Amino acid sequence: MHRQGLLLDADASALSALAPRRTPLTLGAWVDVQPGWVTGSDAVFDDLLAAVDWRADRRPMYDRVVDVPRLTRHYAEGQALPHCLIEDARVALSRHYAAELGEPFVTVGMCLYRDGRDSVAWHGDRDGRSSTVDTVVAILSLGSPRVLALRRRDGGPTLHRFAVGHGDLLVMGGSCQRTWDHAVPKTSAAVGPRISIQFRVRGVR
Ligand SMILES: O=C(O)CCC(=O)C(=O)O
Ligand SMILES: [Fe+2]
Repeated sequence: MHRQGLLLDADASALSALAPRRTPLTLGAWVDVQPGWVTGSDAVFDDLLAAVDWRADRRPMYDRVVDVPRLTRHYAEGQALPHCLIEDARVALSRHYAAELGEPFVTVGMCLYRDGRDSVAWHGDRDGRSSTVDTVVAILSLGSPRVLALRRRDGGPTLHRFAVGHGDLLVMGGSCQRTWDHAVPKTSAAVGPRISIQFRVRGVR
């Protein structure tokens, strides 16, 4: 039976043309945002939720060991990624930022925020070279939107809040990891789960 493309595509996921809009921050940092970069992203969300071997980490805090308030999975350079759209996104991002970044995105980190109690505290991605040189960290968000907040590390007044989910792209660049911190705050609002997919260059975590 002949089926129309429109029907076939109705629940297919796809990357749209990459054309993010840049917001300059202070101190040479910037944020690029492209809402709905991935269309039909909820299907990818469902696939990842089911297929990824999500890990519940614990870490020492003062004299105790506490649960990390989110599930995670990290893919090192060259490791097979759990969805072809993530590999396509990695390639598209590497091409788009090639001139500015000078190297490709090679690692993929993923976080699953199960509900509003899951979060990530204020931090910069400063493990490795990013503690001393500019880098770019690209984040693809799937599922329910959560706020990704940014504030100056030196205590300056500026605070930016971006609600990201359902295929939105947010990219932090320039000095952002060194001069700014980011967080996904806990929320008492009734929110569904969100998956964050972070693309980084070699030697940045
Ligand atoms: O949930 C997010 O998009 C942020 C995750 C994050 O900051 C990190 O894994 O370093
Ligand atoms: Fe981070």
